[in-house]
Amino acid sequence: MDGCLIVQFAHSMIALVHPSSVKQAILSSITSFILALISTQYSALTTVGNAQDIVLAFGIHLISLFCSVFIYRISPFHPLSSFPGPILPKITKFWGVSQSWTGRQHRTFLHLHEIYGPFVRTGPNELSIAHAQAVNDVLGAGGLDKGEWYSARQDPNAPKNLIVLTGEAHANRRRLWNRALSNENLTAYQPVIANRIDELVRHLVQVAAQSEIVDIGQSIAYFTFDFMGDMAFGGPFHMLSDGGDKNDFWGMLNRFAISASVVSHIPWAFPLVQAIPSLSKDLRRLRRFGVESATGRLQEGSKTKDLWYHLSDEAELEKMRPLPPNVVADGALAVIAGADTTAGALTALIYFVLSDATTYHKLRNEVDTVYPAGSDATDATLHDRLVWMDACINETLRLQPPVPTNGPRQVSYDGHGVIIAGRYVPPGTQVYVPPYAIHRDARYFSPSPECFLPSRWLPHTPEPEHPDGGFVLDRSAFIPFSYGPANCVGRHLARMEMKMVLSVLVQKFNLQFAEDFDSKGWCDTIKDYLVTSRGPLVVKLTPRDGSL
Ligand code: HEM
Repeated sequence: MDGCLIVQFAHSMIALVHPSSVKQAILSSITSFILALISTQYSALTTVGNAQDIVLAFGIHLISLFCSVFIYRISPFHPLSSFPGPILPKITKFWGVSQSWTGRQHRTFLHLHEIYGPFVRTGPNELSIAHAQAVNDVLGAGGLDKGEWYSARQDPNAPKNLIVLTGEAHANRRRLWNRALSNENLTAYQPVIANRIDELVRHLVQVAAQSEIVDIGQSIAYFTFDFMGDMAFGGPFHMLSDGGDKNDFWGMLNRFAISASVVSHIPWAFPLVQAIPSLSKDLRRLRRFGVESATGRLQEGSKTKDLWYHLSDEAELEKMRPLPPNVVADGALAVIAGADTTAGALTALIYFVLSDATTYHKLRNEVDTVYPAGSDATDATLHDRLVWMDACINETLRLQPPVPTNGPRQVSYDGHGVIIAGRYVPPGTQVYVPPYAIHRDARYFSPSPECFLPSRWLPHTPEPEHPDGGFVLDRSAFIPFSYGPANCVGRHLARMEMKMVLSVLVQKFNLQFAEDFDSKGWCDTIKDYLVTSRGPLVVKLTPRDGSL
């Protein structure tokens, strides 16, 4: 027994020099423990009375192993020891798990940056860097690649979609997406959006006819999902026409978003998550849903040049057409990446506009000028004239970015590390550049970075005392759509969609918060599961005179 303990304790001490991975340490310790038992304790194993000692020895071994790893992580020998941060995240990734599980990661990161400054150690091998220079250093061309955090989200039984690809494979697939969502092709999607907006208006009129009270956030989510169904699979998910998420599609995606956020921190837990029956059922249903939608789309053929048309390269512009399973994966990604993000942005936009009477009236005047009653408010050719709306959209994306923390990039294990925003970051480090925290930094948006001031996006005289609001001091710190070669390929579509929807809503309806709606507390209902989830946004909706 004593010999065994000494062997195990010595092994644990060796773990002190292990850089990071508890999983590898445990695996290697189990192996060495078995070897130690075989070599030194073989005879003891044959005696039943020693079983307790063996378990005890292994228990002590594990405890000493964990302690040694934890001590190492907070010791000055750890490569990230010079970066400040609270002690718990330095010790264990389970801190990150708890942040993601509760959806408060974006707010916690902001809080930590307010305390510790632009560099915060948010995990044993993880940094969050809220610095404009980091945007280019990390996300720009020549920056860092996506790493373990992204591979952990990838279902091993499914082909990879664009968001998890890196390097040349990403660049090749991204060419198809760029073509699909180029300004030239966006024009082709306007009638599809307009049709779906007609349905949204009918849905709102129907719901409002019953009580005048509507959860506008929910209706907008039905709209964005139906529209992305049109785009990706040639038909809607019928959420608007059904008046609900009858197939539980949105529900499934929400549950998947939470478990994926958690698993991204601890990739080794993916098999465990898959073993949870309800989650694995969701995953299977999502996969089946993608395949069925795609099969339907393939059988019907192309009626319009939608997203699928471009992603499957029906025009045969590439040397090799993409394989159908890859197109299915990208079609599903379009829905995941394009629906809830746009819904989150539009819902927050309506919230901010209704929160301030002056903002709302300015917007209404602008819409009434550009789209007088009876005119077609879905005409995107007039979008350049919606200057105030554009400023409101930017300010919304700044204060409540639909992807508030985004996924981290990873410094390659090969090589000597990199310099980010003037500081050396060692190999293997996961690096966040969190939009929510950067967007609220007074070095870049000042004064009052926490206030909704659309006028900061308008050209005005550079006087800090400007009565109308603040300034954008560094535009490169504005990253709601990320930055660089893997930035949001759908950003122009999203902006166009938002302007079309808001123009129609403002032209046709009077909007105000419902009487008993807690408008002050609404922002606190926003949770960060990579993409935000939001509580109900309950508004009173009445048709404007002669508008319908
Ligand atoms: C307001 C709405 C939107 C916001 C705020 C948004 C934000 C983002 C962000 C932050 C990323 C980077 C994610 C990462 O680094 O992991 C991203 C990527 C992406 N987005 Fe969007 N997005 C929006 C709408 C859309 C729409 C409408 C589409 C259309 C299909 C779309 C498709 C994509 C795709 C395919 C990627 C992956 C790009 C790549 O890896 O190369 N997004 N989006």
